[in-house]
Parts: sequence; C-alpha cells; structure tokens
Amino acid sequence: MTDILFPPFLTIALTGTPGTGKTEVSKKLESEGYRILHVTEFIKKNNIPSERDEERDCDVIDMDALEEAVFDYQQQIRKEYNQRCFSEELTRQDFHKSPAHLPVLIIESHLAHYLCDLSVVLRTHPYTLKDRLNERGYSDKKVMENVLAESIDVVLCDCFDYCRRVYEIETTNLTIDETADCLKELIHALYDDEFDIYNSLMEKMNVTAENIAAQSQSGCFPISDVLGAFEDDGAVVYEDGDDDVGDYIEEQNPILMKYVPGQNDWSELTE
Ligand SMILES: Nc1ncnc2c1ncn2[C@@H]1O[C@H](COP(=O)(O)OP(=O)(O)OP(=O)(O)O)[C@@H](O)[C@H]1O
Repeated sequence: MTDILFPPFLTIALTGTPGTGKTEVSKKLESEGYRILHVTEFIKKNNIPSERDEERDCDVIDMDALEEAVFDYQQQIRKEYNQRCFSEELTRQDFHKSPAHLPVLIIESHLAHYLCDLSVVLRTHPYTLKDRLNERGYSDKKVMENVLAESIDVVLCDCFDYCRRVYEIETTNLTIDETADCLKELIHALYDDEFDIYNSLMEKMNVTAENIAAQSQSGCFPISDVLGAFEDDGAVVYEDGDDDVGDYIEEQNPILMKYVPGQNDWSELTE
C-alpha cells in the first residue's frame, strides 16, 4: 500500500434468479466473517415501503427508499472500516488475511445489482432450478416465471444495464461450499484489481497522505478534482455522489467473465 489515507472500499452485488443459492452461499461467507448485507432482512428491519402484487405473488419494493437506506448503511460500514484500518494500521497484505480485514461489502439479493455497479450472478440450469423451486412449495406459475427468467438471462441482462462489471458463476454442478469458494476467490481478486486501479490513479495524481493532510484538516480529500483531470484525458468517471475515494474510473462497456472452476486466472482481470 502506498501512503494513501484509506484503501478503496468495494461493494459487490451477489445476485441471481430466486433459488440459485444466494442466501445459502452468502450465509456460508458470513459465518467465516465476511461482511454481508441480506437485502430481504434489511428491508424488514428498516421498514422499507413495498406493495403486494397478488397476481405475481410477490412484494414490489420502493427502490428509491431502498437505495437511499443502503447508501447510508454503506457509508456507515465504510466509516467503521476506515477507523479500524487507521487504528490497527492495516496494510494491503493484511486485507487478505482475514475476511474482517477485507474492505468489501457483499449485498445479497435478486435486487442487489440495482444497488451496486459490480455484480456476481449465480446461475443454475433451469431443470435443476425447477426442482428446487418446486421443493419450496412455490405455485406452478411462480416456478414457471422464475425458470423462464433463468432460461432467458433476465438477471444477467439487467446487470448489463446497471453494472460496469458483471461476473457469472455456474453453480449447477457445484455444492454450496464449492460455490462459496469460487465466490471468495473472485472477490479477493476483484479487490486486488480495484486496489491497483485506485493506486495507479493516486500515484498518477501524486495523492499521498501527506498531500491530503495538507489540503484538509478533516482528512477528506476533494477527489472530484482528481477525477476531473482524468475526465479531461477522456476517461469515463463514475461518481457515487459523495466527495470521497469511492469514485471510480473504468472502461465504458461492462465486462462479463464466467467462472470456470480451476481455469480462471483472475490476475488478468484488468487486461
Ligand atoms: N449449489 C447448490 N447445490 C445444492 N443445493 C443448492 C445449491 N444452491 C442452493 N441450493 C438449495 O436451493 C434452495 C434455494 O437456495 P437459496 O435460498 O440460497 O436461493 P436464493 O437464490 O437465495 O433464493 P431467494 O432469492 O428466493 O432468496 C435451498 O434449499 C438450497 O439449499
């Protein structure tokens, strides 16, 4: 790690058609200490408004209210992490030693890709998915709707509309533990990749803790000035609204990578 003030904090959507394993896989990661936001529980806890769609047998959530509440939550988590990073003097090498040290929040839900710009989609063969949803006691209509959605890539297409990076894990022949292992491998690699992008950005602009401290007593650096210089160079800048280090520079087109167990080299992510 260079002497930058705080590392980038990454939020990753774990999404997919109902029944593809998001809940089980994220619970496995949570039990190991990864930070997970389960959107269904979050909606209940925060009384996010919704309307019942009786015909489709589901709740329709007020997405603006959800987005706002998740944004506040992310800010709080990021702040807590930064304090910890500062007091425990964590460095890049420490991030991968313990899930609690990794500056990553995973948002788990079939709505998660509307809330993040980086998503991992769990996929399951429609026949397998049909069996799982039948076992849950869903109506034939609801099973059919979800199986069709999985067959024609509804969630994946949505991800392309909303996210700058999209990854798929094909889980049909994997156990929950194996899927969790794939996901862990991917998020650690994604974090390193994001860190390298961020680090090169900071180095290019000569942003150091010393410079930042000189500019602001509060430790908050006006990163939009830095990003503006990159925009002048023709880069596409995605801002998340707040004036801090959570903003990104990336290519304009979303990238899709599929996980093939044992065959992916995530070190090539940036290429
Ligand atoms: N890879 C897997 N292998 C075997 N069974 C699985 C696998 N993934 C999920 N399951 C089973 O499928 C069912 C649905 O999984 P889960 O509840 O995690 O899906 P979900 O994507 O979170 O669905 P929802 O969006 O409705 O919450 C569970 O009974 C789970 O045990």
